[in-house]
Amino acid sequence: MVGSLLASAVSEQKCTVPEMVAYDEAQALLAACTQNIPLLAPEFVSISQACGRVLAEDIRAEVPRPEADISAMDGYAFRCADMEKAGDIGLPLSGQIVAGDTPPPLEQGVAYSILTGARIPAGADCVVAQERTSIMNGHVHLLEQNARNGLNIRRSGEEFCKGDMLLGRGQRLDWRHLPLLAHQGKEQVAVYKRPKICVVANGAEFGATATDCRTELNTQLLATMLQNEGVLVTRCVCRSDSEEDLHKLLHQCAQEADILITTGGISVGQTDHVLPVLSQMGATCLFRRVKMRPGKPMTVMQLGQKMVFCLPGNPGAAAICAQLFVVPFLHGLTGAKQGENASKPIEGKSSFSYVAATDTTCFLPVHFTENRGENLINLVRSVGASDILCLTRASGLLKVSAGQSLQDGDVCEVIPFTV
Ligand SMILES: Nc1nc2c(c(=O)[nH]1)N[C@H]1C(S)=C(S)[C@@H](COP(=O)(O)OP(=O)(O)OC[C@H]3O[C@@H](n4cnc5c(N)ncnc54)[C@H](O)[C@@H]3O)O[C@H]1N2
Ligand code: MOO
Repeated sequence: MVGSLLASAVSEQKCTVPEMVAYDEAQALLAACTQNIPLLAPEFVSISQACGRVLAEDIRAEVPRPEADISAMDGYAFRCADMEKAGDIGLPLSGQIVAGDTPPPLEQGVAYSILTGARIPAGADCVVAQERTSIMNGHVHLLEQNARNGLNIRRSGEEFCKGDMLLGRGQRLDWRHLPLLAHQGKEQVAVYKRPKICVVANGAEFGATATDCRTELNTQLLATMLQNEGVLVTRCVCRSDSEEDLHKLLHQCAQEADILITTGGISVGQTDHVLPVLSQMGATCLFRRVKMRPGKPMTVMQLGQKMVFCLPGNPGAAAICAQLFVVPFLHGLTGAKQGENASKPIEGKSSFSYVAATDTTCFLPVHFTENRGENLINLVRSVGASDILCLTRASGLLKVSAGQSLQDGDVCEVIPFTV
C-alpha cells in the first residue's frame, strides 16, 4: 500500500549518486524522497484500538469541559448574599444534589447540599466545603466567613470551550489523548493506515547447524523499535549464506511488505549478498554507504515502489542507523509530529572532548547527568558498532560532524533515542 504511495518518489533514481555520501547528504536525499511520498491513507478505528496510531484528522471540541458549572467540593451551595443576610441563623438545607442530577433553581434564602462534580443550581453562586461548615437544626453555618462569589465552582468551558482545538492531525495517540476523544463522544477516529514492514536478517552464524552459532538479535531489536512507531512489523531470518536462499526470502518479503529493512550482509565480504540480490531483483540505489561511524555500510534502495533500508549487521550500528534514518522516515510517512515523538534534540554541556575525522560524522552514545542545574552530557563507554550494552547505558546520540572538534564545556544537542 505504501508501495503505490511511493510511486512518485521512485522516479528515475539509479545509482547516479556518489559511491559514498556524506551523512548530511544522505539525510537530504532521504528527506527529499520522503517529501514526495503522500501521507498514508486514513482509516477509521474504534477508540479502543486507537492507541499508538497517528491521527489523520483535527479534533475540535464540540462539547465544552466542564459541560456545565459544577461543584469542585462536597459541601453546600447557596447565594452569598443570602448567607450574609442570614447571619448566625444560617441557611436552611432544602435539597441535595448529586453528580448526574439536573437540579431545580435554588430558592431564595436556602442552601442545597451538593457533591463534587454535581451541577450548580441556577441562582447559587458559591459552594463551601463540608468540613468548613456545621449543621445545626437543619441549618448550614459557616465556620469561617470565607464565602465569596464563585468559590469552589468550576465554570463550564474553563478547561476548554466549544470550538477549541484539542488534538491536531499528525498526533500520535497514547493514553493521554484517549479521554479527550471519549469526552467528545467519539466512537471512531480517523488514523493513518499502518505500513507493513518486514525486517530481514541474514547470516549462516544464526543457523542451528553452524559450528560457531550466534544469537540473532537485530530483528527483535528493530521490530520492537519500529512497532513503537505504530507500524506493522514481521521478522524473517535467512539462516544460511546462500545467495539463492536470500533471494527467495527477500522476494517473498517484498511481495508482502510495504517497506523492507535488511540488516547485515551489506559489506564487502564473500557472504554479503544483500545488495547484489536486491539489485538482481531490480532495486536501485538512493545512496550506497555513508561517511559516518558507526553505520558506514548504510544503504537505501528503492525496489519498484518500495523503500528498502539496508542496515549494517553490527547490532549497535543497526540500531543507530534505524534511529537516524528509519524512524524519521516513518514519522514523515505517517505525518507524526517529530517533537511529540521524542526526536526533539536535548541541549546540554559536553563533559568531554572529541575530534571527528575530517571525512566521518561520528555518533557517540551519551547519557545525561545534572551538575548545579546544568545538563551534563557524558560519553558512554562503547567498544564499537557491535556494542549492545552501551545502548542501554545511553539515552541518545551526540553527533560530531566530520572534521568537527568538540571541546569539553561546549553546549551541544543530543538526539534522544525513541523508546
Ligand atoms: N573489509 C571491510 N570489512 C568491513 C567493512 C569495510 O568497510 N570493509 N565495514 C565494517 C563495518 S563498518 C560494518 S558495520 C560491518 C557491517 O557488515 P555487514 O552489514 O555486512 O554485517 P555482517 O558482516 O553480516 O555482520 C557483522 C557483524 O554483525 C553480526 N550480525 C549481523 N546480523 C546480526 C543479527 N541479525 N543479529 C546479531 N548480530 C548480527 C554478525 O554476526 C557480525 O558479527 O562490516 C565491517 N567490515
Ligand atoms: O560502521 Mo560499522 O557500523 O562501524 O561497524
